[in-house]
Formats: sequence, C-alpha cells, structure tokens
Amino acid sequence: MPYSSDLDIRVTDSSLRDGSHAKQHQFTVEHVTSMVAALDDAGVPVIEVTHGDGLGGSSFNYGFSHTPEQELIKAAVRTARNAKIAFLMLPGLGIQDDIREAADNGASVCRIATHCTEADVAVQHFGLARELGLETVGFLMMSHSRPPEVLAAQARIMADAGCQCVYVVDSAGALVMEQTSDRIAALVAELGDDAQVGFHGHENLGLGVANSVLAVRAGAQQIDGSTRRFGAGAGNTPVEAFAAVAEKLGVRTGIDVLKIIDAAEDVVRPVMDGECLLDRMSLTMGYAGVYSSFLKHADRQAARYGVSGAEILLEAGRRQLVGGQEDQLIEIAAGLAARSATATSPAAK
Ligand SMILES: C[C@H](O)CC(=O)C(=O)O
Ligand SMILES: [Mn+2]
Repeated sequence: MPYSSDLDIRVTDSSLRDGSHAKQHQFTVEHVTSMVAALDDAGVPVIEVTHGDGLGGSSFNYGFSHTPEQELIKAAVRTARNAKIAFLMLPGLGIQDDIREAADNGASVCRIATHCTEADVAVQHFGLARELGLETVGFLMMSHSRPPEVLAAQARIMADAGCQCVYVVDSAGALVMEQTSDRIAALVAELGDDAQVGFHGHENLGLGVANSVLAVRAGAQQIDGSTRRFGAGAGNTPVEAFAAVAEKLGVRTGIDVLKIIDAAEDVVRPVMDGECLLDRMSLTMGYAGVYSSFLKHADRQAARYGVSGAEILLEAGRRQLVGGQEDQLIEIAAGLAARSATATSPAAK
C-alpha cells in the first residue's frame, strides 16, 4: 500500500541524529540550520534531530553534546518549511518530560527505540506521545539478532501501545538481503492495518540501499537514511543514492534527486569530520554483528590501551553487547592489553 496519495514510501533523514555519533555529538545550531534548509529544499519529508543516543543521551557514558538537543530541535523547527522534525528517545535515557519539551519545541514525530526484545519498556512513552498528538515510530534495535517471529511479537507490543510505524532497525548493518525482507514481511503480516512497518539500515556490509529496496518490496512504507551516509559505523543508507534508485524503480519518495545530490556534497559533507567509511572497523561491525554506535568508543579505547580496535569489536560481537553496554568496551580493551603484556613479559618466555 502506498504511504499516501503522492508518496509510495516516506523517507526520514537521520543525518542530524545518527550522524551525531560520527560527529561525537558536536552538532551546533549552525550545522542544524544549514542541513535542515538543504534537506527540506530537496523535499526530504522528515528530518530527525537529536543526540545520537536520543533525548537525554548527552552523558559521560555516551558522550556529551556540544549544544543542548532541545536547542537543536528548536533550530530545526524554525528552519524547516515543509519537513516534519522528528526526535529519538530511548526509555531510561530520556524521560517523559523530555518528550513533552520536544513537543513544546515543535517536533512532531516521536521515535522510541528499544533493544529488539524489550519493546515493553516503551509502552508508556508511546501512550504519552499519542496523548500529546505526536506521530509515533518504534525502533526495534539490533534486529539482526532475533528471528522474524520474535521481532513480529515485539512489534505487536509497540503497535498495541500506540506506535504507528514499527521499524526493523539494522543497528549493526549485519542484515543480508532476504534477512531484511523476511523480517519486514513478518512485521507486515503481524501488524496488518494496525501500524506501518519501516526499515533503518547501516552500510557496514555495503547493503544499505539494496536492503532498503528489499524492505520496500516486502511492504515497508517508511525508510531511513542519512545524506552522505552521515551516521554511525559506515553510516546509514545514503538518502541521495536511495532516492535515485527509488526513482529508477518507479517508487515515489518526493525527493528531488539532483537537489539531494548537491546537498550531500555542498552542505552535508562540510559539516562532517570525515567520510563515514566502509573500512576495517565498520566492516568488522557488520561481519560480527556489533552496534554501529560503538565505533568511536572502540576507536578511543583501542588508542588508550594500545590494542586492536577490530579485536575489541570482535569480542563485543562474541558477547552480543547491546546499546548501553559501551563501558564493556573499556573492559575488553583492558583485557586485551593485559593479555598482550603477559604474552610479551620475560616470565612468559
Ligand atoms: C540509538 C541508536 O543509535 C539508534 C540507531 O540508530 C540504531 O540502532 O541503528
Ligand atoms: Mn542507526
């Protein structure tokens, strides 16, 4: 079913939220203003703006924001002429008052993220968001780690709580082709007309666009991406490439392909500290199934303890760490350093 009479699917651009991980949460009002103006002008219908870990994410564990996120939300709302402004929140990190404040500041789409087996922690937040008249989206994070039927049951919990679109979130960029479409199809079958289904991809195996196309073919009506792949790990499905591919497939996104290509190059790239690369670290995340937002944390601990960042990530994958367990990366790095010191000490020879 098309998203609306003029759109087959609706795209949400996450550069100003998922890209916050890549920018180490240093977005300023000027970054938000220039990017929202360009994305809005290119016809992107929804733009997400928040700390990478959502409302309340600015902290020692996740990294402090340069600018309070409610200020960034206000700047986005002031700038957008047509796009809706969305925000993300993870129950427990953000609190209900944060949702109220974001709504007061003019944001209109509330996206609530939980680990893909923990949908029940979001029930009261969906209820509040609907009471406030916000549109609601649910994120089932690390969706590669559970089979389609488990995700469908979790999606049902979100939909019953008032969520209007449940996303399969490939936080690790680990899903491969039919692994995406099978999950989307299971949610579509479970939710029927009760809620839409969405897909949020990461590029760690280079499959963001392909997986998103398969998600659409399996019935997804909302797709996330980030312009210039500005997101955690190797970044998200590039909005400009997805919009071009969608147009070639006859799927209406409402995005002007040439304008978004220019925005990616001329406006978004200058805000980025560097390109979001498909390199050893991000590829290891996709291969080992590691949460993309661990990238900068693993980089920091690798440098601090003089150990391999890829080995930190491989161990994080073995332990099946989830968002919120960033501190375990420190323990893993310290353990690797201690083992290497023991192996090279004279007593060990
Ligand atoms: C809080 C995470 O960064 C949400 C997300 O974008 C993902 O899991 O992927
Ligand atoms: Mn993400």
